[in-house]
Amino acid sequence: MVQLIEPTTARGQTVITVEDVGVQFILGRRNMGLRELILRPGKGTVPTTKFWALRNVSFEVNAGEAIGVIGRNGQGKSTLLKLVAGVLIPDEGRVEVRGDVSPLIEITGGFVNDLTGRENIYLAAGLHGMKKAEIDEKFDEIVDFAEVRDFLDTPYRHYSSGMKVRLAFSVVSQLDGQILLVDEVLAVGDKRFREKCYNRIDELLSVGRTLFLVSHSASDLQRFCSRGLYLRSGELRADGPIDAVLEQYAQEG
Ligand SMILES: Nc1ncnc2c1ncn2[C@@H]1O[C@H](COP(=O)(O)OP(=O)(O)OP(=O)(O)O)[C@@H](O)[C@H]1O
Repeated sequence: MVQLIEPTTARGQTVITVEDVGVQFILGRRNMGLRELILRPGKGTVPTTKFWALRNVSFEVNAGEAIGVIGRNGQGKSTLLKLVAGVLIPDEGRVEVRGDVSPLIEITGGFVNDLTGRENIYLAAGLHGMKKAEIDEKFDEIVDFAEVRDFLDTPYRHYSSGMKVRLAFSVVSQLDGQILLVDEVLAVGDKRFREKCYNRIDELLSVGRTLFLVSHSASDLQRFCSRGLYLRSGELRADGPIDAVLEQYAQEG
């Protein structure tokens, strides 16, 4: 088994600062297709109704903390993880992240349908900053953990959704980032594989990695996280011990 690298940031040091952050989106933009854009009456005018997916959000995270992000659908959880991953820039406020981030936030993030599983491992790990020699060294472990050896030369587009998650988790969990982001994607995998991922997360936490976990499962959140962030309508409603935050969510959610 490849040795897990301990993060350079000591436990207890601040690794993430989120200060008065706001993210604004254009309403409905996500679902608007080309056809709709072309056929719209009053063409040329794109709707400009904006809304805040996150607003006035502030918190700090110390190295080694495991944080559960809680909230109903569409309340800003993924948006928050994208800010920490650096794939989204806030419209207001400041996000400061010290240390590399290993993001598992979208199953297919960094994976290309037309490439094989093997090629995708090199591509995705490379995009996350792993050198070729390092990928060569970790390749077998990535493949075995994901249990995709028989499909290494199959195009990624033919992978089942469970296989896609297995491969993505396997690659991301081999990265040396101080901060691990796991968005609901694990829910797609089967129970046995989920258990394997959970053991892996335990190992990463035990060497001092910092975890952000988005989940709708109270038991998963309680298993890993000591602290909860509860988002409602883009607002940080609660930040505290996971049990108290889950209780507040159960009452208000
Ligand atoms: N790129 C985008 N453009 C426009 N709106 C967006 C975009 N990304 C997210 N949104 C909207 O922002 C809001 C927050 O989305 P987000 O994905 O952060 O929610 P979530 O809490 O992760 O939800 P879920 O539990 O369903 O994954 C939603 O209303 C969503 O539709």
